[in-house]
Order: sequence, then C-alpha cells, then structure tokens
Amino acid sequence: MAKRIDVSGLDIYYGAFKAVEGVNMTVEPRNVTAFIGPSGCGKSTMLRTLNRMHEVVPGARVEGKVMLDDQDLYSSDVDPVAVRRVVGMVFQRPNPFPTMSIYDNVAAGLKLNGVRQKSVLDDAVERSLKGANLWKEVHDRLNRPGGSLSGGQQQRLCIARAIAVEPQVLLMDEPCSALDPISTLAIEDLISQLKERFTIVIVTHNMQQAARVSDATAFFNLSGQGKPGHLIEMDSTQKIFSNPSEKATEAYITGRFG
Ligand SMILES: Nc1ncnc2c1ncn2[C@@H]1O[C@H](COP(=O)(O)OP(=O)(O)OP(=O)(O)O)[C@@H](O)[C@H]1O
Repeated sequence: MAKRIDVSGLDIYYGAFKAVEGVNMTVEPRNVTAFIGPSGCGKSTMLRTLNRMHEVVPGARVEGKVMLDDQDLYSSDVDPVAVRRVVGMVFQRPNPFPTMSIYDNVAAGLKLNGVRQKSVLDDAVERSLKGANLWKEVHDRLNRPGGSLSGGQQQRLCIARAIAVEPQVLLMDEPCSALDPISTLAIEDLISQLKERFTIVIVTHNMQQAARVSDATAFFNLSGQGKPGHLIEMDSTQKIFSNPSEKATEAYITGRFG
C-alpha cells in the first residue's frame, strides 16, 4: 500500500550547521514527486530524512515532523530500521553487492527479514525482477554476479532489490545520473510503472527528467553559501514548469541560474 508523507516544520542539521530550514510539504501516494534545485540546497538531505537515513551521519539530526500516513517517523518508539524497510531507497551510483549473485542481490532484504522458504524467495525474485523490467535480460543467468551487469542493468537490479521487500515508498537520489540516455529512458519508464504501486520521490538535476516523470515538483533554493536551503515552491509539475508562482523557480527552470 502506497503511503502519503506529510512533512511539517522540518529543520535538518549536520551538527551545528542547519542545512535545510522550515520545510512543510505533502507527498501524495501513487505519485512521483521530484525534488529540484541548485547544488547544495539540501535535496538529498531532505530525501534522506524521509527514511531516517539522515541520522546515520554522526551529529546529524532533525527537528519537526515527518508523518507516514498517521505514523510519526521520528517518534521515540519508532525503530529506524523498520522505517527503512517501509521506505526503500535507490542511490545515485548503482550499488549491487558485486560478487553476490543476481538472485541473492534481490533476495538479500527478504533473507535479512527472516524469509527462508525457497519457493517464497524464488517467487519474490521473479516478481521483483519483472517489476524492475530486468527479468527478460537475466532470467537465464540468475547465478551470475551482480557486478557482471551493465550500469543500467545494475541500477534496475538495485530497484528490484528495493521493491523485493514490498516497501510503501521508494526514494531515488539521482538514480539516472550515472547512466547513458537509453538506460535513463528505461529507468524513467520503470518509474512511471512503479508509481501505480508505490509513492515515489526522486531527486534530479535533469529538468527534462523532472518534467517527464513527475506529477509534483518541489523546488528548493538557498540564499547563499553556508545558509540553509528552503522549499521555495511545490505544485503540480505542469504548473511549476509552465507557470510557477515564484520568480526564483522560473529563473531556475529556464536555466537562468543553478
Ligand atoms: N555528511 C554531511 N556532513 C556535513 N554537511 C553535509 C553532509 N552532507 C551534506 N552536507 C551539507 O548540507 C547541505 C545540503 O547538501 P545536499 O547534498 O543535501 O544538497 P543537494 O541539493 O542534494 O546538492 P547536490 O545537488 O549537489 O547533490 C550542503 O551545504 C552540504 O555541504
């Protein structure tokens, strides 16, 4: 079940440095939401607060609220590891376990969750590889190492690994930035299919990509080096790219800065 995310009054810190300030936003379920903005404005930092990955950096912390439907992710009784199971993540560089087989890469999360039955694992591996549009290319070589695949295939393998544990939200931090244009289009097609089942948030530097794949766009900006980033505007992608409310958004999407 895809979930809705409600962020309110969120400030994000690395030690004493406030990297992002005062974010209020709603991410709708079964939608793709894109985070855009110039380098250093806090897009990746913001993304990582949505599955409590931010706090793996020593001294990093947040103030404010992140609600996943009616659950407060930062409530003291919430286990961050359980949050990351529900809110999966795909990173900029494809990071399969390189020597582990394709099969085991996809099954890794399920095995960690205690699933042992071979038929259950087999089904999940096939379903996830099909979901990631990779099954046709790898079904006859599931025992080959993950590192033997091309970059685009490796990224789809990472997406298969992320969806194998049936998360409700999928966070993607520039998932195509290390890929060639054909692999990029394959991932973009895949994102459009996955949004039928998951809530997806994607950080991208590529304006055309944000316009192509997302339903909603959030534009972040910062007023100067060493200052915190802010959410300037969030709206339907169509509105942001055709008639944004803020001058800074228009300047950014038309390439006049950033
Ligand atoms: N691990 C960290 N420790 C300390 N400061 C950090 C850390 N990671 C990021 N920052 C700082 O937080 C701010 C936001 O960084 P972040 O990477 O979230 O921006 P971004 O918008 O995703 O940038 P880019 O588009 O270049 O990837 C920057 O000032 C950055 O230097």
